Parts: sequence; C-alpha cells; structure tokens
Amino acid sequence: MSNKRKKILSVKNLEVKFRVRSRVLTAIRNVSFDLYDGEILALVGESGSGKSVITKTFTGMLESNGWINDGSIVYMPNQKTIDDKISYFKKPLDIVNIEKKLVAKDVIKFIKQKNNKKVKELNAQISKLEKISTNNFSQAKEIKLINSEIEKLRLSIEKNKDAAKEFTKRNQAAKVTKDENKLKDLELRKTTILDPRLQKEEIKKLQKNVIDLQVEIDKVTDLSFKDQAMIKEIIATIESFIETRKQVSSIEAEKINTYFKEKRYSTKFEMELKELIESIVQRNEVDEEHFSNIMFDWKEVLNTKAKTKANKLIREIRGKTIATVFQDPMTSLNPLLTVGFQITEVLIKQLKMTREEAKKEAIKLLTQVGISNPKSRYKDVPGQYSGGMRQRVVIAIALACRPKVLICDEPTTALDVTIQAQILKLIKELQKEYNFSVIFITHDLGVVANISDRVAVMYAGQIVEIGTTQEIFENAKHPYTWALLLSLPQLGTKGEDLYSIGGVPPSLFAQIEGDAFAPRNKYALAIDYILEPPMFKVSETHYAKTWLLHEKADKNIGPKNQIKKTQINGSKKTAETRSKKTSPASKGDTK
Ligand SMILES: Nc1ncnc2c1ncn2[C@@H]1O[C@H](COP(=O)(O)OP(=O)(O)OP(=O)(O)O)[C@@H](O)[C@H]1O
Repeated sequence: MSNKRKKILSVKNLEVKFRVRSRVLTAIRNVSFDLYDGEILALVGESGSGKSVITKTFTGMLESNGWINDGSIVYMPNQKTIDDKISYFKKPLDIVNIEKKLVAKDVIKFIKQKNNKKVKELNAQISKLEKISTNNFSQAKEIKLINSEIEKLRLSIEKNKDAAKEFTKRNQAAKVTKDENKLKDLELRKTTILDPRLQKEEIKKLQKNVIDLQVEIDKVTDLSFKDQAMIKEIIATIESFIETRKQVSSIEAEKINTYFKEKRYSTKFEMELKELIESIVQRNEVDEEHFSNIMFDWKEVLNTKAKTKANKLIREIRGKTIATVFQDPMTSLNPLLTVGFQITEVLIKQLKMTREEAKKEAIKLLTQVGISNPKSRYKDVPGQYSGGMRQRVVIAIALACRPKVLICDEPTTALDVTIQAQILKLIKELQKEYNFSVIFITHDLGVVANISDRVAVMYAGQIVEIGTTQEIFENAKHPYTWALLLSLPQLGTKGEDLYSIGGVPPSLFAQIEGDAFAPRNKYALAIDYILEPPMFKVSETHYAKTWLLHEKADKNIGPKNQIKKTQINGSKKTAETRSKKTSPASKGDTK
C-alpha cells in the first residue's frame, strides 16, 4: 500500500478513557494511524486491546461513561464525495471536535449552573437584609424566627450529646459539632440584624461574593477540553478514594499537582476539589459531606441531552459517511420488521428517496450482496434468514448510503468457516466495486490474510506494529505479532497443542510503565520494564513499537522461522474452495 494514496481518515494521538465505578481506565493510549482511500486496513489484537473502542470514536458510539481525552480524528472527503450531490461532508472535519461538543461542555455547564444557583441565593439574602434594615416589623419577625431555630438546635444538641457519650454513636457526635456550628452562625446573624453597622458590612460582603461568582461564570467558559477532562479525572479520583480508601498513586497526585500549579486561574469549584485531593494525599482522609455538597448536581449535568447539534452531525457521519457492520447481525436488525422495510427506511430517511425508488434500490442491494430471489425475500423478516444471510442484509443496509468508510467489527466471528469465507469475499468484491475504505476488526490474524491491504496490531490500547499484510506476515518485528502468528491454527502441527500466549494483558486502570507486553514477552529486554519503546521505522510502510529494533539490540532475537503468508493463504484457500463448491453464495446458506 503506497503512502502516496489519499488519506480518508487521519487519527493522531488518540486517547480514550472510561469511568468505571468511580475509577478511570485508559482504553486507548496515544494511537496514531491513517486510513487511505480505498484500502482495507485490519485491526488485529486480543480481546480488550481496544479495537472496537477506536472505531466507536469515529461515529460517536462510545458508551456514555467513555470520552475522548485527547487527540484528533480528521475525516477527509475524497473527490468523489465532494462531487457527489447527496454527500454531506465536503470539507475536512475533525470528528473529535464534534465529540468534544458532545462530552466536554459538561464541566462548564456544571460550574455555571452551580454559580448561578449560588448567585440567586446570595441575592435573596441581600434583599432580605436590606428589607430588615429599613423595616422594624421585618426585623422583629426575623429575630423571632432565628430564636425559634436556636431553641430547636439547643434541644437537639442536648439530646445528641447524651447519645454521643456512648462510645459507639459516632454519628451523634458529628451531628453535635454540626449543630454547634449552625448555632454560632445563627447567633452571628442575630447580632448582625440588631446592629445597622454590621448589617451594612454583611451586605457589602455578600455583594462582593456575587461579583466574584459572576466573574467566575465568565472565566469558566475558557476552560479547555483538556481542563475539563482533568476535572473529571480529579472527581473520579476522589470518588474512588471514598469508595475504596486506597491512597491516590504518586503519579496521579503529581499529575493533579502539576495541573493546579500550571493554571493561571482556578474556579472556586476547582479550588475546592484541590483542597479535597490535598486532604486525601496529605492526611489520608476526605470530607465526604463537603464533596457531596459541591457535587450535588453533577450527575444531572452529565446526563443532559442538550447536545443536539453535535448529536445531529454525528448521526450524519454515522449514516452517510462511516457505516458499521457488527458481529451479531441482530444488533442492527429489528426482528419484527421485514428486511425490505428496514432497508427502504434507511434510503428514505438518509437519501430522501420515494418509497418506490427505495424499494427498487433495496432489491438491487439485496441482489448485490448475494441474496437469491430478492423480490420475494424482500418481504421476509430477519428470523427467516440464516446467520450468514442476515449478515449480508446488514451489509446491504450499511452500503445503502454509499459510505466512504465501512467498519467491519468481527463480522464473521459468529459464522462457520464456509460462510465466513463467503462474507469476506463479498466484502472484498463490494469494496472493489464501490471503492470505499474498510477497517476490519478481528482477533484472528488468519481471517485477514486474504482480505486486507495493511494490518495494524493492537495491544493494551496501543498500535504496536503496522505494515502491509505481506510485511506483517513475512517480516513481523514485534514479539506480540510473532505470538499472534504462532497461535494461528493454520500453522499448528497436527496432534500438537496450539501455541498460546501466556499471561494476561495489563490492567488499563494503572499507569503502564515500559513496554506493556514485557511481562508476557519471552524476548523482553531489561529496558522493556523501564522505558516505553517508540515506533521504530522498518520501511516506508512498516513500523513497530519494540526495543528489539533499537540499533543496540541483538538482531538474532526472535522465533527461528519466519511465517509465510502463503501458509495462511493455503488454508484460507481450502475454506474458499469448500465455499465455492456450495456456491452460488446462497447455496451453503440458503435459509
Ligand atoms: N463502556 C465501557 N466501560 C468501561 N470500559 C470499557 C467500555 N468499553 C470498552 N471498555 C474497555 O476498553 C478496553 C478495550 O475494549 P474494546 O472493546 O475496544 O476491545 P476489543 O479489542 O475490541 O476487544 P473485543 O474483541 O473483546 O471486543 C477493554 O479493556 C474494555 O474493558
């Protein structure tokens, strides 16, 4: 695959995080790659390596507990798209910018909402004090109210003090302290109300607070996307401490410390979070009540749906530019509606076709994806189709809007080997005909040997090796790619156990030091445990993230025999031959 081809998607330094029960995990760590116009790029790696998460970021399909923390994903429409009347995107478009609008306004909105609420409360207090200062009747009424509150508090304190003497009643002791503080406040308010000079001072103080909060409302709009992500991380860190009582790691504490040090202006909300974090780090304790008070409206803000514009754009991308085919066709199909109806709905909604035009086009699409008797099958519901045929229908729907990028997320994993070969062949044929680009996700390198132009190998949220399919199969450089190749059933010896990669991938909750694969890598070097390797260039099209490519590393390290793609092809061919014997496509899978 020549790098001279035009890029259609360019991913740079992508970082994706998820909040899981008040902890944060980093699922994608600084990933960069390009997708070229008309190519098939395979994303390969074990379960959990981040293949699906990456592609979900292209279409705004991350679950609500996930967000893009950093990086950019730029979609560049090709000439065909630009010339095409119905295509929606004519200019390069940074998908992350749209996503930011979807997820990042939360913090700004939250702080604004909180400050506005406080301003309202303060203004009410000011007007009450002003009223009291000019009206004796109001003053007497207020004093009466305060006196009755003071009386109630005194009674409550007496009662709880007795209970607190029993050593087990911790709650009562805390309540006594709280009530005593309230009592002090009320006494002070009473004195203020009775003294006109103090009253004026109090009004001035409150007015100053209002001004400070209003300045903050203006400033908070400047919070960058990164600031907001950091604030979310700090909140999660505090929540995690409350839940687990586990001390914050020194790396995290340092990161938070640096964030505050480098800030020119911090909002009151941030300052309060800073205080809470400091209390955790320095004294291993946190004022939970304070935290829940300042976070009171947080959850509501996170769930707001006021992100409609960005949502609309993302839907346009999802519908007209980047389509996805998932492993289980039933996740995309409605079991109660006929296949014909489901295809025509897309055509009518997205391409504004009339029902008649849509029907014609749907039958054409069904024919193209290899459904025999499309006119009669058009009226069947998905349950009347077999697994392989359903997947063909999903492909037809995905192609209905002529996408420029088709994401295939393990589309053949649930199918038996013969049907799998048919579907792969179909995708390849359609791709040639319509010249869209494909990102093919799979955990099985063997599946992509025949279909992909390039392969990107993923491990623990990173791309560890990328190259043309031939380079990856015949000249792999990363020990993880060697392990994947060696565990292919096609390469196993009859009667012997298949090679399996020992150990488990690292936890994505923790900061990963050095090379993430080192603990499972029998060729690991000492440096792998200390320093993360960079991407080393092997050729114009081939890069690998392993210290074994460093000029000082021993070049003889690695498995003795390199694997030939032809070995994989051989076994894939057998599957294809089997499928051809039962073709046309429908024969092996006629239902
Ligand atoms: N909604 C979520 N909440 C929390 N963690 C998530 C969420 N979605 C994905 N992850 C985590 O992100 C990491 C990458 O997941 P991803 O689904 O991309 O893996 P994958 O390589 O596609 O694997 P698989 O083949 O099993 O789907 C995993 O550790 C997963 O647990």
